Amino acid sequence: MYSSMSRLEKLVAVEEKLVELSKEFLKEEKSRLQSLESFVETADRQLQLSANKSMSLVHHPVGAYLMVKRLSSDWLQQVKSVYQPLTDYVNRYNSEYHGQLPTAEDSEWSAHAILRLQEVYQLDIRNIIGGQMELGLKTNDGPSPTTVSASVEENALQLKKEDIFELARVAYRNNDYRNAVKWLNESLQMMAEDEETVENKKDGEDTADGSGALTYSGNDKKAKLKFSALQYLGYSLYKQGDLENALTIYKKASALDPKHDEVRDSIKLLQRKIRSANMFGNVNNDEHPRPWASASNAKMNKYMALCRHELKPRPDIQARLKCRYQSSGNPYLLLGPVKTEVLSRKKPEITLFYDVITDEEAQTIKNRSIPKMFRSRIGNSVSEVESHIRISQQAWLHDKDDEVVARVSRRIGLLTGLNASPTSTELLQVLNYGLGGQYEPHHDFMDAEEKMWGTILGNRMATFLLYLSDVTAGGATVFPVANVTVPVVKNAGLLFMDLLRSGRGDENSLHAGCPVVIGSKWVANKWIHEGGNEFRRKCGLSPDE
Ligand SMILES: O=C(O)CCC(=O)C(=O)O
Ligand SMILES: [Fe+2]
Repeated sequence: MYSSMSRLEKLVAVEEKLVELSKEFLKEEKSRLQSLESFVETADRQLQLSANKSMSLVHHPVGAYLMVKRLSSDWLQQVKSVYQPLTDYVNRYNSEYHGQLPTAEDSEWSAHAILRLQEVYQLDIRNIIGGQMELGLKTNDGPSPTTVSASVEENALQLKKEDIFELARVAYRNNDYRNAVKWLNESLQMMAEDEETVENKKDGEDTADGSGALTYSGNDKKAKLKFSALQYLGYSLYKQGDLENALTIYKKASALDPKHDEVRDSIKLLQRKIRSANMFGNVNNDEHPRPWASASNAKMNKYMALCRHELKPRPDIQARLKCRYQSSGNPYLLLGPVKTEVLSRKKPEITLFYDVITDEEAQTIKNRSIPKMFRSRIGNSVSEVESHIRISQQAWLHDKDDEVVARVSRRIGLLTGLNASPTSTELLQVLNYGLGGQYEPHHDFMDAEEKMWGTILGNRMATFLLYLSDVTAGGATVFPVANVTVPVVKNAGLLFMDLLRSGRGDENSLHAGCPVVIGSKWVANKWIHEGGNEFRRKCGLSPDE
């Protein structure tokens, strides 16, 4: 068969091709294995954090974000065709527990949580990137700031530049240009630092093996990323009304790709606008609404400042505040008076009762709720929506669900001096806040036309909010009109009046649950209604009383 040399010579080319293809395959396979290896190492290292009793991976927003992102997309990409048992496992998991693995939407919600935490607590973006959520929270009792920090093992929870760009893109996609600008700037800054490192490496070492140098395709990808970042930034600045800076950024983008029509058009448009629009004056970032917030900027600013413990009640209100052991003339409470702190005496009356439940009772209530939890929605029953305003899961517990629930209801009756029996109250509403979970400023009372209460008569008159957990940072309950910040104190109960004595809703009862920075916040609401309490809290004679 191979009697002729010329046929044998052809075979050399065949084998050469096989070697060439195999080399390519090996190179690709090696780099794929390397990427899987570093991916697995990172995940493994982060999972170790959960073994540490003091903080679980998912109680840290960056940790939770990274894990949700990995499970919603990265793992699926990594395991594709790499190793059959992994693919089988993921497929089986997805079909057997359908809906349990996070989705792309979950990943986007987690990104929002990080953006919101940064904004509300004015966290240093570089600290977030490093996984260090330092909070310089001022306490209520002095000027010295106490720093709450949740530092984790060095470098364990770092955000990579792709993550930063993704966060910026989430903000951008949701018209949150204020945050988009911040995160895009950070993203570009990191890209620049990266370029510098590569430049230095190039200068210093022989990169013939390709280890230090960028491959052409790598370079190309980076240039594209930088171009998109500049484009997004230019547009975000433009939407914020910062025309001059938008123009500078678009010019930088144009330098990278001079033929890009859209960018060239944007430059022309901006130049025209700048010529004719000096009337815009200075840009005030604070005039732009926050698309994630329901309330006006002024209200949101107040809410956020209270979450940061930056505001105090008016001095005249503060002077009248008291701490005492309360027995309310009640024989049960005389035996064991409850440590009570009055946080506001009037409009609304706000009182914090310490140690009103035990750790075991709190645990029982949580355990009973877990199987009943569903995502909290807001609005009326016809058009309820999931929203950024209230990010939590909730369950309703009946007094009959557990002796503990009934016992706690009775205790609330004793502490408040109000009728807290099932005919005068709603079921116990248990809430567990999710990543960055919050409840924006709202009233608990309902407008007359808003809701019918079934057999419970009258409006919500008082809220008794039980804290079933501690949190490491964030999550305070705040009252933006009364200027009160109540930190989460496990086993304490917060009582405030929702209605004036006249029966009108008290606008000053406006309150909110601040975003949780680190930890898992559990609370339970007991709403006490007017019906059955006519003689316990008497009507006032004037509508404003
Ligand atoms: O979680 C909080 O601190 C407040 C909760 C609240 O206001 C509510 O559920 O109505
Ligand atoms: Fe509320």
